[in-house]
Amino acid sequence: MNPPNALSTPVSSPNTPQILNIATRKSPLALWQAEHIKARLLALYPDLQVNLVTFVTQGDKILDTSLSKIGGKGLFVKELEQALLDGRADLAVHSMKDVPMDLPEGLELAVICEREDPTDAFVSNQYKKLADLPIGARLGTSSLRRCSQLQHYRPDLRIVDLRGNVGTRLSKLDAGEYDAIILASAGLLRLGLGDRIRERLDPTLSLPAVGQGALGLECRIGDTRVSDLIAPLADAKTNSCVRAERAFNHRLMGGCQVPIAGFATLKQGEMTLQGRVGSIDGQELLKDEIVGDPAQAELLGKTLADRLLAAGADRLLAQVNIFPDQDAQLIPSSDQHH
Ligand SMILES: NCc1[nH]cc(CCC(=O)O)c1CC(=O)O
Repeated sequence: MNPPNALSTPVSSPNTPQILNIATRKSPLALWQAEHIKARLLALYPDLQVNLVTFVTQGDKILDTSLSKIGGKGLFVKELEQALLDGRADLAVHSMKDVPMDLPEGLELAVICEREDPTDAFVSNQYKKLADLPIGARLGTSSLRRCSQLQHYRPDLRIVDLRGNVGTRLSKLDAGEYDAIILASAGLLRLGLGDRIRERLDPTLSLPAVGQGALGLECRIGDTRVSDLIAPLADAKTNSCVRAERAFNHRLMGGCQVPIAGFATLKQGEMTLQGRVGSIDGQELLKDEIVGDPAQAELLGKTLADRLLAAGADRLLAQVNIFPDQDAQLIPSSDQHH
């Protein structure tokens, strides 16, 4: 029964079930995403044995401090990447929004899946849309990108810090701590909470974060067993859009938490990449866009970033980064601002 190569590749033998260990965070959204990828893989390979290996990351533990202060987005993925590097897991499922621009040596984002709704969602128990918020209303978000754009649109709003996983954030809204909050539509939809979305914010008002709404699958470079298994889950269009967005972000900053938005779309074979860099108070908001060939996605991203840097983004980003302790300066609480 055994093929001639059974000894050199025992794991591929028809008699041994193939095992794939997926590293995931324990938050309900992360678990949903990992289960989703598991289900898609099982639909392709009914005999595959897929295990979820859960981790609590630094980012999950630290909820009361600004993430920018403690090292930014990498905190949600480091433990998962360590598990890939030392073989405790074969695959990590990420929200692309949370994946830093530079991956550790030896790992790659082999697959980017089809994007879910990329917009930001306005969520409130009292108000049907953002424009209905009264003067001075308390709006919850801890994203500098959302803060900058929303304050630009409505300088009167009081942006109040909001942390925790999606369920925690909704509970804080329901407890009356905020008049409204902003969350990613994708996370709410995945968790079956789409009915909490009052308004999907138009990208002209709140341009999404780089990678928002897309899932990325990370594995070891050269692990062709895993990259072959997951290859059918890739979405070429989302892949080129997210590559453009990440090249844009990479050229501007790297992976830290900064008021940068980047969003690419495809229409009739052409890519449009929109980018924004703002000041946290929203007083300044630089906007630009570039149209071109999706085959040149990374060049488009880099070119748009260079244009924004020339227009003053370098100065705005420097303001964000000069504080060694960003926390106090960067997460405006209601009292600091008004
Ligand atoms: N920063 C946390 C995070 N990372 C990814 C999502 C949502 C899902 C996605 O963008 O794919 C969220 C929650 C949110 O921003 O409301």
